[in-house]
Amino acid sequence: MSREQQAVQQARKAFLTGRSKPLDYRIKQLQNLKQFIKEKTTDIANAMRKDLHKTANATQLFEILGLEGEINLAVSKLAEWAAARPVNKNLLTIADDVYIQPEPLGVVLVIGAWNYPIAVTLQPLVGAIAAGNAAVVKPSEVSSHTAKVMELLPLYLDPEMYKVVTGGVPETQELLRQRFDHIFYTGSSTVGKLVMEAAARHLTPVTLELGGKSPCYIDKNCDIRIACRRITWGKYMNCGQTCIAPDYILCESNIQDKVINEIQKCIQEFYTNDPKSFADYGRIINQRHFKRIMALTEGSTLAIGGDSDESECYIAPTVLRDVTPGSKVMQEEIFGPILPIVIVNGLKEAIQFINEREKPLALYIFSSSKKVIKQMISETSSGALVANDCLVHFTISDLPFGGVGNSGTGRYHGKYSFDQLSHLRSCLIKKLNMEGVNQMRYPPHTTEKLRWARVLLLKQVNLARWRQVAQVAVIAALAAFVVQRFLRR
Ligand SMILES: NC(=O)c1ccc[n+]([C@@H]2O[C@H](COP(=O)([O-])OP(=O)(O)OC[C@H]3O[C@@H](n4cnc5c(N)ncnc54)[C@H](O)[C@@H]3O)[C@@H](O)[C@H]2O)c1
Ligand SMILES: CCCCCCC=O
Repeated sequence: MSREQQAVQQARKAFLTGRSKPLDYRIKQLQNLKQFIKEKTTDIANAMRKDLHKTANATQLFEILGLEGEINLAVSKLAEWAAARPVNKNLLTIADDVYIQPEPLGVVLVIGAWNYPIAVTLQPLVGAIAAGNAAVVKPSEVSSHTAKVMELLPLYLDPEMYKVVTGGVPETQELLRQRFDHIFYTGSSTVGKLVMEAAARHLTPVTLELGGKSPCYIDKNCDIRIACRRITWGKYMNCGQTCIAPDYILCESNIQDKVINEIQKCIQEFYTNDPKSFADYGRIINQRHFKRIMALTEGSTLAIGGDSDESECYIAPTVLRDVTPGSKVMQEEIFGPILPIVIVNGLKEAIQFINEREKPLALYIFSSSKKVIKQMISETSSGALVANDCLVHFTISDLPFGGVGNSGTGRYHGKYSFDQLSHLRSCLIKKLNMEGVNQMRYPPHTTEKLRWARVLLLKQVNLARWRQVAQVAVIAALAAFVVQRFLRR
């Protein structure tokens, strides 16, 4: 039996004991996960530095804080999320208990990516634990140092319930041959298709957190200086290796020079004149990606940057101008520090450009006009839309994070993670009395019974309204009583 098969079997055996169901068990595991990130802070920081040239503070800021927030939220809200959720009833079921009971799915496979290896691997795990599942975690082999640290997770969590399997493509493929109750995958759309195909063999549901090209439209009616500060930050953070980084800019030709000029100033301010020596400027994860990104620039006109050093996987913050839709850089997600500017003739053309392509994970618009922002919202589709900023939607646990179409399926963060990894079971508990009411549904199906069924089934019962009506009735009765007594005097 393979190591992967064993891990899944052990996790399933542990799940079937039922011990992951009580809420205090789940809370304990979540607290232990927090303990892991606390005690292993230095190991994680060192690993991130080796994998992606991230500083300890950047790791805290962009990976650990969010994870900690998600754990804290799950711990504080778990009782509420896991509780039965009463629903509206019809007149036929008015006397019954009708509610949704979230229940664990079983064994969840979490496959992580390498760019924010802690956040995109352990945040789904928070959801899996909170929802009462067992889990097999597969960190990305590409961020190998961070994967090594995640191997220590079972020292903190229930080691039978939560397994970590490391390895590369063959190991992931072997895992995908096993039967899971849910697969939560983060990575490219290409591999996402393979994951979905493997899952289909077992009819296993999937969450696919994928990528793609996230457009960024700069309206001429906007503070271009401020827009460029926020875009520069969102694009070059983690060396452009962010799933929701603005992939390319769309703007009118008469503001292109100003945009380039402002981005140039921001690059200097954020990363100095020598980003290569600057601690807070990252590196491309490996040489394969370095070569891929450098090849994307071929045939386009350089406006800023362009320096590179393969031996260090360094690519300078780069901007390309007057990029044509047919150019190489516009054919795939860049996932690196190259920012193409594509000229469009106003909002309408920008919307058309976006709609002619795959639905993006994020769509950014910079404009001072609410009307323009509203039009972009109503005439396009994307996983998320952010106006006048970049990336920050990722930090809000109450916003579902995920793609649409080619950028993914499913969502997570906060309660969405809990719901995504739960089965929302419909429950209806009827008593064995009041059989007369049911007469109407038993044969023979007469016209009179049908008339009753129409009333009882189609009439929506708004219990809150009924309560209001009852209150009004009580007040009216009281008033009548008072008036009567008054009149009698
Ligand atoms: N939506 C999100 O939350 C999110 C977050 C991070 C990254 N991403 C996207 O991920 C992509 C980058 O990640 P990546 O795909 O390079 O990461 P990756 O190469 O680390 O792959 C992700 C996972 O898939 C597995 N894998 C790779 N090839 C496989 C194969 N042939 N069969 C089975 N499993 C395989 C890997 O082992 C890894 O665990 C980008 O497109 C980015 O936008 C999305
Ligand atoms: C602000 C942190 C962004 C993390 C995005 C994860 C996907 O790559």
